[in-house]
Amino acid sequence: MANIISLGGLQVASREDLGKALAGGGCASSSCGSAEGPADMAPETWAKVKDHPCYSEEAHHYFARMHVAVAPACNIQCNYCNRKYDCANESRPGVVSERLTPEQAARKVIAVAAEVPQLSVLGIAGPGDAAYDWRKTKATFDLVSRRLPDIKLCLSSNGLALPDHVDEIVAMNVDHVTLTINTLDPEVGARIYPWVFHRGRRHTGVEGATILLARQMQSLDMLVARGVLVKVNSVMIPGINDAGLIELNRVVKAKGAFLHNIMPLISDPAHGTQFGLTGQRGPSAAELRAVQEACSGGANLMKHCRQCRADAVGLLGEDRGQEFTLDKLPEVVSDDPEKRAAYRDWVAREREDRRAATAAAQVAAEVVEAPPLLVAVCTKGGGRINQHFGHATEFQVYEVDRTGVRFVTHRRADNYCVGGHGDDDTLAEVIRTLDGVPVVLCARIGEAPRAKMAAAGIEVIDAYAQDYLEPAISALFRLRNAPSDTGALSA
Ligand SMILES: C[S@@+](CC[C@H](N)C(=O)[O-])C[C@H]1O[C@@H](n2cnc3c(N)ncnc32)[C@H](O)[C@@H]1O
Ligand code: SF4
Ligand code: SF4
Repeated sequence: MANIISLGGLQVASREDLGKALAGGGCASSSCGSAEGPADMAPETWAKVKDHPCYSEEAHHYFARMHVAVAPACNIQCNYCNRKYDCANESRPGVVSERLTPEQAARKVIAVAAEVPQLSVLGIAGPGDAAYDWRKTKATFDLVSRRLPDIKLCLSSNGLALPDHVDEIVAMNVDHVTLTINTLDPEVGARIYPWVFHRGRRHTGVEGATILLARQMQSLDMLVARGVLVKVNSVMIPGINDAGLIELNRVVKAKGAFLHNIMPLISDPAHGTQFGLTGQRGPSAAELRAVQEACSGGANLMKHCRQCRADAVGLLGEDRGQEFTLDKLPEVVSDDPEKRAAYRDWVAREREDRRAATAAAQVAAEVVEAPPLLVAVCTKGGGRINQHFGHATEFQVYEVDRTGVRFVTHRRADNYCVGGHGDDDTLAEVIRTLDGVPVVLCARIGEAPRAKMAAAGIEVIDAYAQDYLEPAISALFRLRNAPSDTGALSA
């Protein structure tokens, strides 16, 4: 009997077909082998990050994470955080629809793993602090690692309680930890943290911020010394901590942080946070980019963070959390590791193929003398241009020049097609979102929206449908700048 792999509503006959069905394309090369990491990364580090969607930009095209909201308690107050606010439609940190016990969380992870073969990481990012609410974090990890040993475990903390748990973290094979560090200056810290609770006492102002900073540095040192990959999150708060972020980047790199994720403050009076109520604004995209550029040469920057909810499920940028609420889970859950193994085999081959195509396109683009070009792409994963313009809820923006194709950022927009009918207001929003980006690559677009986008100065091209992102962007750059450019599109 044929080994049928079933995936949600989809049934496929082989591992190869599974990969194609998931990513909307296939591996063209028959000579694919296992993909090696980037030239500047040690093989053991690559082995840790290659399937982690947050630690590798490349991996985020293929792999999904899920957060389980088991850790509601927190030992500090940040002026930007209000965990009581709950909205199923809103995607931002600290927000959850339902809090789970460790047992419920484990049931949910097994159910998701059986349905979503892209799943590679389970993270605990609150809604409070995973290291402070340690008993629940540990119980969840113990249950999940027993049933799903191939799923990586990951946690997120403000660092205050973390030094007390480093031995257990290492013993549980947690090799990715995120520490939020917003400033190296306790005076600045006092403007972000009204209080911190440590060793049974509440500390306020500069005293509290000093204790927090010392514990954050201790956490970073201890984790790095034990070989755990550390990502440092910093929330950029204009006028408060922005001036210190470049120095913070330099220091965390010197201490061995693997990645630095400078994220924009999300602040809205409706969220009920202190900063929301005082009118503290978040940075503009240009302000964030300027700080990120000023940090080049320091710790590697994460630019593809989606600032997920504490119960997010799926590829970054999609949230399938509502498909897996407790009331929708079966009483008895069972895993299907074969699906994940099949998917990972396919990804290894697909990556190899994509890299070869990218390298070939790059050689051809090297001779093009032209200013950098920004290109937005519509993708639903797999590193390909495989999404209809009207279905895109976000655009991934790349910059291309003769030195290569680089991911710059993502820009969110409500999808244009609502129930099959284009919506002019949403199209106007998409045009605003794509400000400064002259070209969009997508799998398809209707003539009417294409004309409206063109009238706004944005060319939308579907000639590269299903192609890999980087070779397509590179080919476009070459074509637009070729002296004999006839306007015809071809790779
Ligand atoms: C909800 S926290 C949970 C983990 C842990 N308590 C911490 O703070 O690192 C996850 C991340 O979201 C960030 N965050 C929370 N509220 C935010 C906001 N309003 N704007 C931007 N980032 C925010 C935190 O700084 C942290 O990096
Ligand atoms: S440490 Fe994390 S959970 Fe606690 S208040 Fe700050 S952002 Fe919220
Ligand atoms: S919030 Fe950022 S780092 Fe955390 S899971 Fe989402 S994308 Fe990854």
